[in-house]
Amino acid sequence: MSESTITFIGGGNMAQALVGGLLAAGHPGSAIRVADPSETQRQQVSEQFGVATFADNAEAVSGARAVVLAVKPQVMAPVLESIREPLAENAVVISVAAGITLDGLARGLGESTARVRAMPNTPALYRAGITGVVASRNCREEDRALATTILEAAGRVVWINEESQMDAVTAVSGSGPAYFFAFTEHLAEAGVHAGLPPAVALELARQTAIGAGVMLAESEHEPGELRRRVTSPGGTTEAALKSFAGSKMAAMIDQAVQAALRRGRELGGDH
Ligand SMILES: NC(=O)C1=CN([C@@H]2O[C@H](COP(=O)(O)OP(=O)(O)OC[C@H]3O[C@@H](n4cnc5c(N)ncnc54)[C@H](OP(=O)(O)O)[C@@H]3O)[C@@H](O)[C@H]2O)C=CC1
Ligand SMILES: O=C(O)[C@@H]1CCC=N1
Repeated sequence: MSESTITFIGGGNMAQALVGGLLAAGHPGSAIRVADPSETQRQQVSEQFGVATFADNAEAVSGARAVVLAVKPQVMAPVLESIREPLAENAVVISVAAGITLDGLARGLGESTARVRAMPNTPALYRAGITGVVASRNCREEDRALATTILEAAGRVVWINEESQMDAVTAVSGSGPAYFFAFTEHLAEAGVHAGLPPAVALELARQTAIGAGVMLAESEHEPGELRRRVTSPGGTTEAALKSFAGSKMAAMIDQAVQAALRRGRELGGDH
């Protein structure tokens, strides 16, 4: 991987997932910087990853080839203001903030800045993430290649042609890990209700989620076929799946994704 300096603005969950992925992929820690206003956060990042940390965004972006904006959408406006002047002319700015559009970034940074809007997810920490990406028209091939390289350190990258689809990407894969974690929590709770000790129920639920994930990754079959192979006619799985259908599970998931989609649009519209 190239040794271009990469600066992260915001040193929270997402930045740490991406920094962890970059280091695991062999990007030198000496070429990674993290800016965060919280001293506690800076200390944690520096201890965990051994990268340089900064209290001042302007100082952190100076000379950086790529700047990753990993702050909440709500603080994006002042963050853009803080980096506009010191940003290097050849810098590509990559935002991972939900709902912040390429136009929104241009309003804060100027139209001439190369901009990438990306939506990763937290499995990035284990290089098992997936990131949807779209770029401004003025992004050069080498900017796109650099963004791909940075984001591939966190897992797979899917380039999206229509920016309007990014809120859907956010609702499916950006937020998606939380849906599977919530399902695992509820399965463990149901195991306790069914008579298991809590620790056993959690271990069964967690390892089942992991095993199902490995099958999704490794098997040549679609999820529907994998489901059918567990479901013996007239058996226990069929009874559970019928109960899911009776509770309108598909509609429930669709509504949840629509709620995330709407919230993504609201967050983008706020800025
Ligand atoms: N978490 C996830 O799964 C995903 C998150 N995202 C997006 O990533 C972005 C970051 O989310 P996440 O990492 O979870 O959030 P976190 O709150 O964990 O991290 C954001 C960090 O930015 C810091 N910060 C606040 N203001 C500034 C500032 N002016 N300059 C520099 N840093 C600042 C915050 O400090 P303090 O806490 O002191 O305010 C915090 O440490 C969001 O926009 C979210 O939409 C995208 C995909 C997945
Ligand atoms: O919940 C959020 O808004 C962010 C975006 C996707 C995952 N976390």
